[in-house]
Amino acid sequence: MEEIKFISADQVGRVLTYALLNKAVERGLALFSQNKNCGQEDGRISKLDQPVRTVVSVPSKKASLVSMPVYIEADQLLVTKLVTFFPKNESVPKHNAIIAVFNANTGVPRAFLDGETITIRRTAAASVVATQFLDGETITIRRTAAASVVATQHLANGQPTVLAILGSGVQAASHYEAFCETFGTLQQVRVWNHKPEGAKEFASKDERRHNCVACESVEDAVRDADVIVTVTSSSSPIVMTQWVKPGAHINAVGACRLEWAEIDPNLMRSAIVYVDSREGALQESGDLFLSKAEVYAEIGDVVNGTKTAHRDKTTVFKSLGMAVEDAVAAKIVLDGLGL
Ligand SMILES: NC(=O)c1ccc[n+]([C@@H]2O[C@H](COP(=O)([O-])OP(=O)(O)OC[C@H]3O[C@@H](n4cnc5c(N)ncnc54)[C@H](O)[C@@H]3O)[C@@H](O)[C@H]2O)c1
Ligand SMILES: O=C(O)[C@@H]1CCCCN1
Repeated sequence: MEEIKFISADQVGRVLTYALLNKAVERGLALFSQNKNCGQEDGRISKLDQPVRTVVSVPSKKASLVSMPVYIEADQLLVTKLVTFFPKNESVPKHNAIIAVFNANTGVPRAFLDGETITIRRTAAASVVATQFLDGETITIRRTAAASVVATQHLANGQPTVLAILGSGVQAASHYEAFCETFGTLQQVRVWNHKPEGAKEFASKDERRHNCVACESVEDAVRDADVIVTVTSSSSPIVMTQWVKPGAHINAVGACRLEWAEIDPNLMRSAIVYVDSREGALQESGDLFLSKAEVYAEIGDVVNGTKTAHRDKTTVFKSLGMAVEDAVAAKIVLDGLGL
């Protein structure tokens, strides 16, 4: 029996760099859209199988358990993530995730990528688990920022100098890090939070955030910004059309439920809207459902060159997260650790 290896969030963090992740997520998004458009109805064997994820509700907590499987033939990856979203959690994270990686030839479990909360508890269960543990939360946190980076690389109008981040939680921090690392042209990052102390704390967290300014209103944060990232738990729109510079690019990352929205419906209807998965977005995005805005393309179609990047127009990338992003991130970790 193989020796049990426990791999901490720290180890995942060291191996899963944005330099590797941005490229891998870009390729994953492209493979996803390419595979769909090359016609499984012609009798061809599917090269990438990612069904729309299932969402199980826990109504008493307004919470959900999301199941996200994927098979990627090109990488011999057979992976599933299970992620919970408990928006009312205070003392433990709102998102918790585990990722299981199976051998794509035999179906035998290869690795089990563990979230932080479970890392604490797994010690007791170690004797019965003969797989490896990695950190699933760090993967969710970073691959989401990498997907926004990729969308921005393809849709922003020139090299961005001003970035606005709305929200000051976990995704705000990963987006700050990923964008500053990727876009050397950034001069200012404006942060807004619905509780002003959250934005102030974020901006002054350490000296590396010297380019970061806390803003008192969303309008102050987004005015003249080249790129906007919305990473809040808001259920109603926070970004209004008249505040946004024409030609700006917006990564709309929160609002993962049909009854939730972060973006003014008028803005959704007037912008060119890109998504990660068309089917997934139509099933889960309140920003799309409530505004009745049209989806122009998947971001993978833009990477593949089959749809236009309308860089001169105001664009929205509605991100909901996909299993293919988790799988390619898991591969970086397994390869990086020599597993
Ligand atoms: N698209 C994806 O792949 C993906 C992946 C992970 C998380 N998410 C989503 O991103 C969002 C942020 O996630 P996180 O992990 O950073 O959560 P978090 O709890 O760490 O941060 C949430 C932020 O929203 C703020 N907030 C809370 N209520 C608000 C309100 N009513 N109005 C405005 N702001 C409010 C909080 O102060 C905090 O700054 C969530 O909606 C989450 O579901 C998306
Ligand atoms: O893609 C994800 O991992 C998360 C799951 C919870 C809802 C938002 N997206």
